[in-house]
Amino acid sequence: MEGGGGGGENRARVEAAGQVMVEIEASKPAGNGMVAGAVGLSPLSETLWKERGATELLGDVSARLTWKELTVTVTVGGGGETQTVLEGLTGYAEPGSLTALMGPSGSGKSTLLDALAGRLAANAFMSGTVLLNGRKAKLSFGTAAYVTQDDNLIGTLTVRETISYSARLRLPDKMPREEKRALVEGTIVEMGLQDCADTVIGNWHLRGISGGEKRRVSIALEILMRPRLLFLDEPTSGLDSASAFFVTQTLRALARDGRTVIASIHQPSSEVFELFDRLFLLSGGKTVYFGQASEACEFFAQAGFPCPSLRNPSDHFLRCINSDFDKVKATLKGSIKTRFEKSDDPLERITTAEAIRRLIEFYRHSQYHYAARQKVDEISQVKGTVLDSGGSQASFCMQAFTLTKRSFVNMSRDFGYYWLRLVIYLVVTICIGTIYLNVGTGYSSILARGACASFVFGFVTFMSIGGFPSFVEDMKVFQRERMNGHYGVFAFVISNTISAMPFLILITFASGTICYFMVRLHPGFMHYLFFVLCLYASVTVVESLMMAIASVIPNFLMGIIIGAGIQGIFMLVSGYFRLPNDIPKPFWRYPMSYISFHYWALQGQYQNDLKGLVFDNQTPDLPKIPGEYILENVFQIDVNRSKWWDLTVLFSMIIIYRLLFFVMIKVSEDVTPWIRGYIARRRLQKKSTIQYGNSSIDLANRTPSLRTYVVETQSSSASTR
Ligand SMILES: Nc1ncnc2c1ncn2[C@@H]1O[C@H](COP(=O)(O)OP(=O)(O)OP(=O)(O)O)[C@@H](O)[C@H]1O
Repeated sequence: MEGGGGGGENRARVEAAGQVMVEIEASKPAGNGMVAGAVGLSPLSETLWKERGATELLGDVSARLTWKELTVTVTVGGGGETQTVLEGLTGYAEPGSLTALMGPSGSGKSTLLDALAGRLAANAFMSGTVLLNGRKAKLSFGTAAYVTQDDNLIGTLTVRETISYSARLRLPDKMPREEKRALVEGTIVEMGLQDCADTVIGNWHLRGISGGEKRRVSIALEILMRPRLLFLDEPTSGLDSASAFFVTQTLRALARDGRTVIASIHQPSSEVFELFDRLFLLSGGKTVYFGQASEACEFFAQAGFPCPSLRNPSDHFLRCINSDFDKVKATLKGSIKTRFEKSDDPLERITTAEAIRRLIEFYRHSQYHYAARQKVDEISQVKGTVLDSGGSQASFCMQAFTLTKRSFVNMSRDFGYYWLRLVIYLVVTICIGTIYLNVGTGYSSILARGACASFVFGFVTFMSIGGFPSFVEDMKVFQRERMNGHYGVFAFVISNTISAMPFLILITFASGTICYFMVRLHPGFMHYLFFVLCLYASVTVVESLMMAIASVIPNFLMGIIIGAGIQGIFMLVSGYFRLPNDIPKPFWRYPMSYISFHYWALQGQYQNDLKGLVFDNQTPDLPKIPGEYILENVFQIDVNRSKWWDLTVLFSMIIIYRLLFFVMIKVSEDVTPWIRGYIARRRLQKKSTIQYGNSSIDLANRTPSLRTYVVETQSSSASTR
């Protein structure tokens, strides 16, 4: 089963991809226990993790990550033009170390993290090798944790609830509640969130915690499980300098406990900078420096750009490698020429573009580059432990139960999720009730009943589309959690279905009852029950359809347009706007009208309402018309088919759409990356074939270096951006 055995699931996934899984050596965390607890981690959670033994939950394994000649190319625009975002990067990250990625805005920090974590965008192609413990590995779905730039959190939950639910979703079922609670409280203290622990995160209608606090909640969610390999994209953005220092200190303490931590960072203070072990400096996607953070100043001095004594080293590095403002600098230079001429700062005598060129060139021929390459070769030759998902340790039942509860709490607190829809449904059905009030059995009521049913099952169910923005928010949270291996897809689909059920029953039974009794549809309890059940099934089908759309189209405007379009087509072939026998046979009648849930809902409701009633004729002297006659001759409905059969089809559609939802998520997780990998390989093959006069030379078959130029595929379609 999904989720519970998160590890097994992931292992199976990698094995299926044809990767060799031989455990050669269990590498020991280099810095295990070195300075743990000395800085950062709160004594509470640190003690707990020590008592329980972090290895009991994660296994005695460490993560050595290497990347060699890593190049990322993206396609831009529709014309197939490409842009190289990262160019031949080589580096490594070892257990016990905190590596900082620095560089100007747009230098490729996030892309490097995405590439290492296997989460590149759909239009990005990666070449080069990324090895974890000397092996190719899939780092998404829990093998590595990744705190992305966006804080996708559930707005209606408090900070404490958010972290508690996350703990229950991932910690083993057998771990006592008090220990789970202590771990949650410890993590809250570590991230300095104790003052806002009971404040809601906030959403469009709820003012919640600040942006910096949200950032810290996102980090708390990932450090909760003490991941072996942790990526963080700008963890200190939006934080004040003191918070930035303490957060970085916590990350360093985590690293010192044998974990591997890589974080991109903007503008660290000198105190924060001192906490980094290794520094990867990027400019325009190229390596400016990779080595010990403490040796970076010396590197810049050797390259001819010494850091002035009173300047923060990181500020100096970034000033040297940010060429975005060269034009502004040139203009200033013209206006205050004398000052520049007198200055002994080399940056004021040359352009930054020139400084970057010199630095990159200097690095390429320096001992730092040589040492890095040597170390990468050394580390990547050691085949260490195969790391499977360190995501969830909870059972499938625990995951499904916790997700259902969390989703239910969210739905009940979010006014826009169901409450607003309930109000609109009640208002609209009261309008229907007053317009068709006590419709009766007169001659004109025949068409009125048809129109009423068609409006209820067409437009009223259509209004369920209003929940789409909430689904999109749910999907964003799901994608973040799923990529970090918090739970399985099946647990999510089940919980989402169950948690929505009470609200949908409330909405459809309340509005259905108003409509049924005001219009005075066919009397009798079973007729009433059929009507509300039919409404419930139709609304649930729309919800399931919209959820399936949300799983592939994360933009709510596009999703609503597509959902509305699909429903519009379904309505057209429902048998009301065009009678069933008149619908053009190929395609529209078969299969489209049978795929349309409106068709089954209307067929069932027409029978439910008209069968057994007798209607007045056009004039009183003509005989009365039985409902069966109208069904067959006016609405063209097969009266021999039971209305309960129509209802069964509707309920089956709910299951089909939910399965579709599940399949779509799985396809985007497993099949799409494979297809993209195949396309990337093809492109690289094409690129490596050189046209020479009339003949072509296949470099991939001739040149050993190109033959070993392994094309890695980005492992996930779910972009974090
Ligand atoms: N999928 C993509 N499609 C098109 N362009 C992309 C893609 N990914 C990255 N880029 C481009 O690559 C460059 C580097 O982007 P990236 O987000 O990695 O920079 P960054 O260093 O993280 O920037 P910041 O610090 O501002 O977040 C940018 O110019 C960006 O527009």
